Amino acid sequence: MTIRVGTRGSTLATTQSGQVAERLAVLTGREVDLVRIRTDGDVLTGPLSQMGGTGVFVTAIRQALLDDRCDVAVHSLKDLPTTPAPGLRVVTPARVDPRDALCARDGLTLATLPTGAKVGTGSPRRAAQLRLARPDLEIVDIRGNVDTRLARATGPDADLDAVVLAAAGLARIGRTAAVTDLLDPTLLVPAPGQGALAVEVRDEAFDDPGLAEALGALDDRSTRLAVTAERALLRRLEAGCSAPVGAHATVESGAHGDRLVLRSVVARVDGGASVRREDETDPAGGDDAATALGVRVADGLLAAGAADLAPLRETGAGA
Ligand SMILES: NCc1[nH]cc(CCC(=O)O)c1CC(=O)O
Repeated sequence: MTIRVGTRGSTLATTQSGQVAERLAVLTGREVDLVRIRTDGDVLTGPLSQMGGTGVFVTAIRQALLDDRCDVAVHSLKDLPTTPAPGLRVVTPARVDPRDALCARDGLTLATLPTGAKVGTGSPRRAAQLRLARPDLEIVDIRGNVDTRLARATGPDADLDAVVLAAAGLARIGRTAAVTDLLDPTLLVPAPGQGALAVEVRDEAFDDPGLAEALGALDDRSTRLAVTAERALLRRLEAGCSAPVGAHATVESGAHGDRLVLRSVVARVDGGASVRREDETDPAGGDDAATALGVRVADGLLAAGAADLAPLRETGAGA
């Protein structure tokens, strides 16, 4: 039976949905179709911070899954609300580069941007951490799709010195050449889930042996543990994806075996203050240990006053 993969219309969405569709076609030997789903997020304009909630890009696609208009949905994991959707399950393919990328004119880097340089981002998390690293920069609120934002710094009508975008999004649409500095993830801590995809299906997908096997092959254990910890942290903070919260987990191997390490930051958007916490667990503990790690690190942030630094619950689509 044909597998229908639902996707938004943007270049980024169709590219990443197409990649998952191709893998599912190979893994199942079945025909796979892309189905275009329209969402509010593509239609709205205005500052990102005024857009309606974390799930603005996701709700319409989830509804299409539940209505049986598609069988598989592909999201950027960082855009997926941390509240589980009843009746749906998420599979996490191997994450690509989770870092934020500076795309500047003339090959400039975060260290070499001139004093007072204008840097565009629509993300409170990036704005706060850029100001922490470089208080002299002028941070400009921008939005639009990846190409529109890149043009602000690199196009013929550029009005900014640089923009910051997710390396993963640039790679997926073939624009890696625009990157002039991949930002150290301990300096600019990525958004929870950044660089990872969420492949979402109805629970019943696992009753179909061929599809269940393919979904199992698509799922990457280290990615799942990492994003589980990052998202548990976000959920514990009751923070939306537009909150100035960075969380990045990695599975690191050492002489004493593997460690799941979670690093996090909550920063005041003006860059005037921040709190950082990090902790680790044994990845052999699986999803439950990863969740407990996220909760523990979030509690450490809250104990250090994170909720006083930033409006964690603020709604809006962010990065
Ligand atoms: N904020 C929007 C968004 N959601 C997912 C990505 C692509 C990167 C990813 O999948 O993590 C982007 C673009 C960006 O943040 O630059």
